[in-house]
Amino acid sequence: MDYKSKIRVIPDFPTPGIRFKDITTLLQDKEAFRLAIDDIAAAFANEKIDVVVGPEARGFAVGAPVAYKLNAGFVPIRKPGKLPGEVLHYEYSLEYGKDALEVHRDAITPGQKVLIVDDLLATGGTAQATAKMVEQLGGEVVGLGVLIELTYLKGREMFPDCRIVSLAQY
Ligand SMILES: O=P(O)(O)OC[C@H]1O[C@H](OP(=O)(O)OP(=O)(O)O)[C@H](O)[C@@H]1O
Ligand SMILES: Nc1ncnc2[nH]cnc12
Repeated sequence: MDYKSKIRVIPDFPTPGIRFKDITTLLQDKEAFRLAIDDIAAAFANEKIDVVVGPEARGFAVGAPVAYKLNAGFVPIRKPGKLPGEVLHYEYSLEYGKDALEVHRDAITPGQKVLIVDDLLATGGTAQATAKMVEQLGGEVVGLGVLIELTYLKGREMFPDCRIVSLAQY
């Protein structure tokens, strides 16, 4: 599958100079969506993943179906103030701006094998914050699966010991 042909690039969104990779065009295409989920899941099928962790909001659209395919649980990583239980809070940087993420403290059991799934790896700040939270809860991050990797932002360099699978590179 030529995934790049399914991803719409919108210049100057949300701020001037950003070339926004819009995955809605891939998600709405039933064949591309199914193949993308299957490809990410297949890359980690031998890892005995217990839990897929996905950051809000686009990480839900990719992470939850990958978890289903891997027969794993799904843990949402949310922006502050959204999760009702006791949370772990973590601040991080984006390609544009800053943000913070939270996860339920009881979402991961020590020793669980965790796969992080998101739509896009840019600076790696989101994925790194997610990995740090997983590790603080005792989980073992065994990989990172994304639809899109912005290679020029070198997010991959933040994960020297982690297998990263991306379906489309820019
Ligand atoms: O590698 P990074 O530089 O951290 O950037 C990648 C993150 O940025 C986007 O999320 P965003 O925070 O825009 O949230 P959204 O999914 O709710 O739109 C994207 O979905 C990734 O989670
Ligand atoms: N260029 C980009 N397009 C879409 N989502 C992003 N998140 C961070 N950078 C992005």
